[in-house]
Amino acid sequence: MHIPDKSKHSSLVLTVEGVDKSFDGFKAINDLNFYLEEGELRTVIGPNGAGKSTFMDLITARTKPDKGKIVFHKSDAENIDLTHVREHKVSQLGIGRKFQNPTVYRSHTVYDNLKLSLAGERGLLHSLFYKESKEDREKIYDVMKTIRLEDSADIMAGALSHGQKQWLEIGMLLAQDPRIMLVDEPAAGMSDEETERTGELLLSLRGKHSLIVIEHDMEFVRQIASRVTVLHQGHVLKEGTFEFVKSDPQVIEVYLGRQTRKH
Ligand SMILES: Nc1ncnc2c1ncn2[C@@H]1O[C@H](COP(=O)(O)OP(=O)(O)OP(=O)(O)O)[C@@H](O)[C@H]1O
Repeated sequence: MHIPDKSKHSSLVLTVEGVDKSFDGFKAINDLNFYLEEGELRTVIGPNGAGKSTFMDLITARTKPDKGKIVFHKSDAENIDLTHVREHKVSQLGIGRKFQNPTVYRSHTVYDNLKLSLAGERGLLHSLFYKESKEDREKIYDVMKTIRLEDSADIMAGALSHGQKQWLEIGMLLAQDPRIMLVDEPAAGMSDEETERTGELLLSLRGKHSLIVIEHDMEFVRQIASRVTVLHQGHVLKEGTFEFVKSDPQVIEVYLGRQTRKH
């Protein structure tokens, strides 16, 4: 396998190069090139059907590409070709994904949800009954603080607001110390205040984690974005600062000009 020359991009954590993926002859991903720096928060936008979810599926090995490479730069010496790794192994490598709809355990407390995530592979039953160490407890409280649910440790997850459930699920990812976090439309269905808090949360994770956030809500993108990738027909149409992509005629033509409402 050809490994990208990291001396040119000394702090890359993920390289996606020349990736194609077709479904029944339809090219959902078409010669996709994408580079993520360590600690970066990248926002990915694009019209419906642009290939955003498929892109996430490819990184997490849920879907295998027809061609191209997807490399996780675990360390200078360890570059892992994710196209040859199984999905559950990808998450063990430290690449975590949060889907659009929260999937917390509704009849368990906030604390126990985080405890379950911390336990990871140990299995649900074992995880519920295992006695967490002092370090585990500190970790759980750290995460609760980060997601601003430290006062809700004993609340059943099912009783949380939609926004709080989303934060808890982000916390459940954090409990597993991911190097790369993939976050799918975190602000969907949130109030303006929750949306802003979510932005603050994601911004606070920059540096400690590398994040790819798919989002439609342009106000939210404005809040969190330093670098934005615009996907269109499975390919990177434009990439740059929020101001750059927002005023790009092609981006306006294929995406922004067609946006009539907040999704
Ligand atoms: N498993 C599949 N089988 C067939 N076609 C698929 C499959 N997954 C995705 N596609 C097609 O690939 C294209 C890209 O879909 P994808 O869901 O990745 O786009 P998206 O940018 O995430 O869209 P949205 O914003 O609507 O979620 C779409 O035309 C979709 O219908």
